[in-house]
Amino acid sequence: MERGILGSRGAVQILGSKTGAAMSCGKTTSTSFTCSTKHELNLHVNVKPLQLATDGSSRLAYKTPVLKNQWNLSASSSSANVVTTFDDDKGVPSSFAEEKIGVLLLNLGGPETLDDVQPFLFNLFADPDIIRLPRLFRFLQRPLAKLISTFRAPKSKEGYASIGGGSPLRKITDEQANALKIALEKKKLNANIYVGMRYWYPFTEEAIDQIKKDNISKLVVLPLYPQYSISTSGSSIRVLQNVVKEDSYFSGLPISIIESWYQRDGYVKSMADLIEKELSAFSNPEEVMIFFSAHGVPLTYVQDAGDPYRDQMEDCISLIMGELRSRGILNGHTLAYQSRVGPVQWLKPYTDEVLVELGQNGVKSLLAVPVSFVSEHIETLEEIDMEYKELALESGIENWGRVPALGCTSTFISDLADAVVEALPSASALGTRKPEDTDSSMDLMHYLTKMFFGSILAFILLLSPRLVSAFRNTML
Ligand SMILES: C=CC1=C(C)c2cc3[nH]c(cc4nc(cc5[nH]c(cc1n2)c(C)c5CCC(=O)O)C(CCC(=O)O)=C4C)c(C)c3C=C
Ligand SMILES: [Fe+2]
Repeated sequence: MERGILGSRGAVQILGSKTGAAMSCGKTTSTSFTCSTKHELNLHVNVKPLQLATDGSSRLAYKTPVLKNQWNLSASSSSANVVTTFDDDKGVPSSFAEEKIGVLLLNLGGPETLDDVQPFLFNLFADPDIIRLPRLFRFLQRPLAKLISTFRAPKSKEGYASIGGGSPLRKITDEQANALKIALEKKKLNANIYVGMRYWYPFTEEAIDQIKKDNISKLVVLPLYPQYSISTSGSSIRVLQNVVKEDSYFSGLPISIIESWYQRDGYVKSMADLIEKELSAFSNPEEVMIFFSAHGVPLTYVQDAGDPYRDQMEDCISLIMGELRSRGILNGHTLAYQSRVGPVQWLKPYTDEVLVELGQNGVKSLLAVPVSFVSEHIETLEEIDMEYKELALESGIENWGRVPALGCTSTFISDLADAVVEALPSASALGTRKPEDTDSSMDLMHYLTKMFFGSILAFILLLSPRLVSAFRNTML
């Protein structure tokens, strides 16, 4: 699998959640990383202040050094005066009984048929958080997306064909939405659940329209990615931000955004349950290498753009391993990154290379654990179950297992419901943001320079046959 260029984006208004116990776990094999207490001490997640308020004030999101992994919001909000009382031991504030609560689940989306593959890829590569062009060349975003999606479509189609002709993401996300609604009802919270996909139906914009039609009075936004990345949760949240700054209903709507939730006890324990269960299917469970395979991002996201994804991923693995160790499960473990695209460097180590290395180093039993996503999708069903399994077996690994994605696991869904309930009291109006983009004030010289360099780039990219064939080779 492949990936493209990159981008950066300031993060948004955030609501964090519980903390996890810190732990350390030692080096287990040549490729294992040593877990540390980093998540306890080193909270350098990059969050830019979000300027949204019309009254001239700005609202800052920051992490407090006292409460680990807890995001706080400064500044006032339209909901700041809401008094919340707790009416039962489930912790659902009684003040929400009169509210019309909405929960917006954000996800990536996937093509439902093979004919959808190229337009889906176009939407993905047209996202400035996926292919981040310098401002000067931004007008090339869509032509470039057309080019890349056209070159990549045949390979992607093969992958989707091998998993039944389309992505299962919409069906699974709808099931998760239904399960979440029921779990919230059990916690005495009646909420409308909306699904908003970034690159395919039902699009985030459609969900946002429906939220407005339903006249929701408080909204919790829950990206279905445990860890935050500019390229996933960040990109979807940006769509929402763009609506908020243009629309008076949304700019006054109290909103809570749960930016990442990998550190929640319920998620960590649910993952540990799945791993424990799959380990017990091996004839010698204690010999099995637990192999966490996370979706990668280009290295520059983390190094230059401040994406907290890698830190959160390492933190997440150390929490899951800590939970397993507390249950007496002392297996070795490894983290590697899969699904890279294009010619740039991605987060390392790469899954395929580590699998070969482990096989050569004599590891005989391996349990693959997909860790960056909570549904089955092309990269679990095709890349891990087919490509990586074959590679592992060829490299000397004899016993292969794979942990299923969390899907609708009840402990997990119940924890997501808790996260929603906990997020509600912090919902606040985001207001309207001053436009960040200064394109409108661009003068004639700037415009001409842009066109000049843009035309040269377009010429090089589109007209040089040798470059086109080099490009095709890196995309396939
Ligand atoms: C945490 C999860 C994900 C990150 C981070 C991520 C970054 C990222 N992805 C691409 C390019 C592609 N992704 C594709 C599919 C895809 N990606 C994710 C998740 C993350 N992506 C999922 C769940 C899926 C599968 C959806 C499905 O239909 O099942 C694809 C299309 C498939 C393919 O052709 O490989 C591309 C392309 C980039 C460039 C990127 C970071 C910059
Ligand atoms: Fe992806």
